[in-house]
Amino acid sequence: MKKAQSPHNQRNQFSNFHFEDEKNNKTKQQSGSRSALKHMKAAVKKVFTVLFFRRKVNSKAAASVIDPRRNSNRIRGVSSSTDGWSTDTKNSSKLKLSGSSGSSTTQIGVIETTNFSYEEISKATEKFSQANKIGEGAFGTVYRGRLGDGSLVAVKRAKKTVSDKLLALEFKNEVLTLSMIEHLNLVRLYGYLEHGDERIILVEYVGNGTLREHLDGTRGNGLEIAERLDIAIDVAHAITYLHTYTDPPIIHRDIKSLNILITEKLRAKVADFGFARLSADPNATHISTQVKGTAGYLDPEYLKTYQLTEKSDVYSFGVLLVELMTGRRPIEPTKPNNERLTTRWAIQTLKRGEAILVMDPRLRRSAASTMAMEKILKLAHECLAPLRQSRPSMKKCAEVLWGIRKEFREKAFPAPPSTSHYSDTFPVRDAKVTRQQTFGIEDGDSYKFISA
Ligand SMILES: Nc1ncnc2c1ncn2[C@@H]1O[C@H](COP(=O)(O)OP(=O)(O)OP(=O)(O)O)[C@@H](O)[C@H]1O
Repeated sequence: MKKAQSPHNQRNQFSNFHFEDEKNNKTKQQSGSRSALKHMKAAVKKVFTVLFFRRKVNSKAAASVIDPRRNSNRIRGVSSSTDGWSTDTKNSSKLKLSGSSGSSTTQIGVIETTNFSYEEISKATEKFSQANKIGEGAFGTVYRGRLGDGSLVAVKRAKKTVSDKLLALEFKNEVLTLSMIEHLNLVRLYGYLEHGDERIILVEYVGNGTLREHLDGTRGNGLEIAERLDIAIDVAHAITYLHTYTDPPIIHRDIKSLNILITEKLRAKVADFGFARLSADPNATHISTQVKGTAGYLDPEYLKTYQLTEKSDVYSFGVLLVELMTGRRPIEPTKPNNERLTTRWAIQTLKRGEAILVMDPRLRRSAASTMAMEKILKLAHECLAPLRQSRPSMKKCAEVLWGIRKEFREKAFPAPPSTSHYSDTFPVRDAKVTRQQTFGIEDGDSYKFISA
């Protein structure tokens, strides 16, 4: 953890960072990078093999990669070339997905498609204008784009200076990973373009900012406990899907509040798959000399052993739960010493039986919200266990959170008298939270999915 907090090892306090082994020696760095590159290349090849195979046998999986425009699935496919990747922007012999809008079947294999052209993307973003810029990360700049048919997309454009092979692989990794997944709580891939020095990914536009912005109060009206609980459940569903229901399982590796996008209805979608690792290996453990993730969210056991498993995402999810309950960032350099590491401060306070002291001051206090907050912190404590074997699976986390939500609702909304409208015991903000939102009816799909 020490290294994770060192300014030398970080681009900025909360940015993604890469660092090498203990001695940080240059030769080792180079061989480490080469080895990491080899690992990633191997992973990309494996993914391609799996992807190609899956698409052949499972037309439903292939159909998950779609164009937002209804009448055509205009997406660039993954080439069957030797490196498993296409750099051709023309409509040539690539593995392409063909949507069949009027039919339930999807043709798989080398089939016709029309790709997003650079001109099309440039037009959608008004030549990548500042006015359309919605975010910036280590990978590049994100723009809002409006396609010819009026649909909105988020356009992730890699930095031009990204000549680094590892970052180029990050791009490919994100596209390949996204092309394998379809879940209500994960941003959806619409297309990509790689041409010359341009690398662009088009994904589903999620228009209500990041979870971090909501917790900071720079977006929205502040999140109530019921909304935070729904968001935690959405994220748990998304990661459970990645760990349990994709083949091979996917480890996100960068779960953090900045990568949780919020919808207009205050539900969550997990984004940013640049670091995701596909665990094609059935043992699901990987040793790499290069640790990836974000300071404050990184699994200490992964930092120590370089062994990556799904439980590293569980650890980061634990940090996220603490963030949701306290409103604080994982590292708070301006706070007194004992409060700088938010998870340590929150868990120690919880153990003293004073969890209420770490509750986000923006949250309204009630018996129901205090109970929910304490139980969520207890779950966070389990997720943050130093040994990964002691951490629950993401599926278990989702189940625990459902239980907490059920109990919370029962406490906040005791059986209503026959004539009553709302219970007065729960401080619902009348204008903002409708009964439907509070009860999280929207997550019906993912609930069914998990419980199926
Ligand atoms: N699908 C989207 N819809 C709306 N806004 C988005 C979307 N994707 C990203 N953004 C905005 O752009 C910002 C940066 O995006 P993202 O984290 O994907 O980029 P990155 O370069 O991969 O970042 P990182 O430094 O975390 O690797 C997000 O924090 C968010 O504000």
